[in-house]
Amino acid sequence: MTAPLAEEAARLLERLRERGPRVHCLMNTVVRKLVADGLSALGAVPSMTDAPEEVEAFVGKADALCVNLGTLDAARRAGIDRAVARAGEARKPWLLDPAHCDYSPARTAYAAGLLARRPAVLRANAAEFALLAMPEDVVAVRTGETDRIALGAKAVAISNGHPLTARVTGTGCLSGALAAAFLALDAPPFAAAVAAMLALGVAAQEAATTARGPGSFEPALIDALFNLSPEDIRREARIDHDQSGL
Ligand SMILES: Nc1ncnc2c1ncn2[C@@H]1O[C@H](COP(=O)(O)OP(=O)(O)O)[C@@H](O)[C@H]1O
Ligand SMILES: Cc1ncsc1CCOP(=O)(O)O
Ligand SMILES: [Mg+2]
Repeated sequence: MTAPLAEEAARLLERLRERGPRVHCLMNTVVRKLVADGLSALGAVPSMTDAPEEVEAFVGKADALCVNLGTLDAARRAGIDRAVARAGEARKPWLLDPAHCDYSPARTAYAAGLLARRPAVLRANAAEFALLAMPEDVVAVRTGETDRIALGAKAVAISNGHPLTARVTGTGCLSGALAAAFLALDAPPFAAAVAAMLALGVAAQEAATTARGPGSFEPALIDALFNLSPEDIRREARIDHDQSGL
């Protein structure tokens, strides 16, 4: 039965709205605004500084960390390394999005090294996911037309969403950041990932009812995240056990 998972997601959305968790994002430079707006619209509080000399203080103030590799340079790598270390010391959950690790062997290797430091969740698209060996104890989220979430033998497939989501740059990054927002509630990582994919998928369906293309879909998606209710998740969730494996 998957109905309990949808119910858990609906309750996590209620809790997120009550608590307004802080999420520190080491986000690529392309999509910061969309990701910050999406987190705020849902009810979380984003911060995005990645300067190595400041990042530990920001992680210390946050309830969870989202590490996205979409744009990297030496300073950003130094910031990521310090942020992940601080999250480990402070026992704050963190999520890894190995964005574009399929474009460069150096980035693939860096992503594998970060995965060995055990984020609670890895969120990747299919091409990125195919290059990484998943540790058994890390929740795997592979997005696409169907979002698949797995932890060891436990796996579900979520078929909410709308194809326009894939035509707006940054929605994958946003899906990871939303999962970090649910992780920030101290939710079990599998439940946090399910809640995030349902929230974004159901919001995308609503946004698509008024959008005329990707340009108007983007603000409609932010509005839909703001207006999303726990009841919307209970009613719309399309979630199945996944036998196919990731
Ligand atoms: N064909 C599709 N139909 C519906 N939703 C999709 C489709 N492709 C991707 N998505 C959604 O778009 C978002 C980004 O996913 P994806 O394209 O896999 O990541 P990325 O942007 O990192 O490449 C996710 O929320 C995913 O569910
Ligand atoms: C286009 C681009 N280039 C480097 S990071 C980035 C954004 C990727 O965002 P997403 O994978 O969420 O579409
Ligand atoms: Mg991506």
